[in-house]
Amino acid sequence: GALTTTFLGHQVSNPFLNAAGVLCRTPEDLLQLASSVSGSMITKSCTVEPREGNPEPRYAAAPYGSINSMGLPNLGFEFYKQFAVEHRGKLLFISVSGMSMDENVKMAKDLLPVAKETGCIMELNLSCPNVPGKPQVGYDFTTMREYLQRVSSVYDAPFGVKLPPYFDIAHFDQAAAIFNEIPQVAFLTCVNSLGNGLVIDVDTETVAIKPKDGFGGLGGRYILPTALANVNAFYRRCPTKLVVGCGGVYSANEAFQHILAGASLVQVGTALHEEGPQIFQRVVDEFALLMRAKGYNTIDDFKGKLKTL
Ligand SMILES: C=Cc1c(C(=O)O)[nH]c(=O)[nH]c1=O
Repeated sequence: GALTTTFLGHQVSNPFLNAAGVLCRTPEDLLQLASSVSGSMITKSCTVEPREGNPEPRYAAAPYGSINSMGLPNLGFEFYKQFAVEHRGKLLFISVSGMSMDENVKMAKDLLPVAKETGCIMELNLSCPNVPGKPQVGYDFTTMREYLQRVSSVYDAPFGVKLPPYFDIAHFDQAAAIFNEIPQVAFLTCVNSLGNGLVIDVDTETVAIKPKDGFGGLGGRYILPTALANVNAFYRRCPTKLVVGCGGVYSANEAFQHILAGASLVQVGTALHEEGPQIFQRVVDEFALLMRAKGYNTIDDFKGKLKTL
């Protein structure tokens, strides 16, 4: 169909998938994704040991999106690795978010044979904003370079990096320079939630979520322009890498913006959490109409073709 595209040699029926963390932690979640219309899917960021995560409420819908401080709840690396071994069908990404460099290296080393065997793809998450006491690696360029050098020295297959949003041109330049040094980094997923926002309820005069005094990562309509800027900044700076867009996608309209900005695949987070997996059928149908209305036959007809003035 018109939405068919390829990603690192894998053909997908459409460019849409879930954002890591949304509807992908449990076997039931993963079954819903696998049986949805999404072209591919990604698992909840995992750590070696299973984690309960932060106290609830730890996710809240907000006027223009969502706020979360989940705290990396997950069933543990072995569960997601086994899921990858048994999974058949759509392209599968495995999100890895260890609590230390050693933990990421261990998981990458263990995942490699499964990636080679099954074709699943690792997305290394360097941007979790919600583990108290753990600063985001994505905002520490020295540490990020070391993580990527260590992981790429044990993982000789293409992998991606899930990035926080950057807000300074110098930071786009510095981060891109690191990625361009590491050939195994095949794609960049821009962006993770905007870290440490605060949503306040005027009636109750209270924050929306329990962990971290209400501080959490923002998603949804709040973050679309920032997500688009990060997609385009790295699309321009890393011509040998692919970019996956994430942030503010509710319909074909925002997905089209991400692809114009340079995204090869488009992840859906907040809107998926709010609407459920049937969102993928809606967005696919809308996207086909949008492409037809504009006279495009394939994604490559307009990917990265954003015009400047
Ligand atoms: C992996 C932890 C993450 C979480 C979390 O589990 O709190 N929330 C996000 O918005 N992004 C993350 O990367």
